Amino acid sequence: MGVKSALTIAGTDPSGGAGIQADLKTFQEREVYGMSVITSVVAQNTLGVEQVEHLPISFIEKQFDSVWNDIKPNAVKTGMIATIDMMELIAEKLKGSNVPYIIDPVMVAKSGHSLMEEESRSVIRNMLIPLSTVVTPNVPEAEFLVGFSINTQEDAEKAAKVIVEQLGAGAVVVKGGHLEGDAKDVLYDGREFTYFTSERLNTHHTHGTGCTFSAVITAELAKGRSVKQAVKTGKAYITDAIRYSLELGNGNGPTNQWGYRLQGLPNQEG
Ligand SMILES: Nc1ncnc2c1ncn2[C@@H]1O[C@H](COP(=O)(O)OP(=O)(O)OP(=O)(O)O)[C@@H](O)[C@H]1O
Ligand SMILES: Cc1ncc(CO)c(N)n1
Repeated sequence: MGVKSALTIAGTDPSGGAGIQADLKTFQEREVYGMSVITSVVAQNTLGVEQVEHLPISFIEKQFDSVWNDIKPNAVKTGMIATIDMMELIAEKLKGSNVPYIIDPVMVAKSGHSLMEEESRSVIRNMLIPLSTVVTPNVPEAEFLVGFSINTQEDAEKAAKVIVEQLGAGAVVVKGGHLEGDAKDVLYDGREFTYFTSERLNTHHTHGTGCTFSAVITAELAKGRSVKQAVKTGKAYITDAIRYSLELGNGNGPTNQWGYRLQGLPNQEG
């Protein structure tokens, strides 16, 4: 069968906990060959974002073509894509390809800094979401996509239905990290709801949780797992990554990419 590969198209985190760096570490842990296209270079760490520099669109395209025309990935994910131009480019490149496509619709960093221009938000909804296999919004991102507020589990389910049935996503996981109580994620695939629940871990070391979670899903889809199995593995992996989070940095520390090994999550299940 040979090795499977995955491509992340996203911004960077030089402190290693989020963005491209988190994605590549996650792909490696999930035994998938990782590749990357950088959209923006971000000066950030566990305390927040200092500065963002977008790469020229023609250069993002060059990076993409370099990878795609040589090693076509078995799955592709997008994280931070800040501008309309970047979104249009990605839509053009991915349209018509049957490679599984995971969108983490990153809008604002945990520290509150915007990672997506306001005007681009409707473009991700209209141009990219219809191309997706899975979208993984947190509650504020899902609220933006559907245009109503989400306070309860019923609201999250209603939003999930809108994202699949009206916006055209293949499937959606509305993440419960921002709601009260247990951390309950809702998967809707157009047919049924599946719930993935963990206890809420009492920690502020959650830098990069969303990136890591969606990167696991990407790696699992690259290996041919079903969406449900991929999300199940993503949830198990991120829970242990938060549970055993690393005491690094002076702010919201990174998660532990080796955490799941302590629980023995099998690497080649299913
Ligand atoms: N305190 C917590 N305890 C347990 N699980 C959590 C906690 N916070 C988040 N999670 C889980 O982590 C995953 C990522 O969710 P989260 O809502 O943190 O993403 P996000 O806000 O997109 O992250 P990011 O800051 O990277 O953008 C989900 O599966 C969520 O349920
Ligand atoms: C580059 C990048 N992508 C995503 C996030 C979301 O946490 C971040 N902080 N930085």
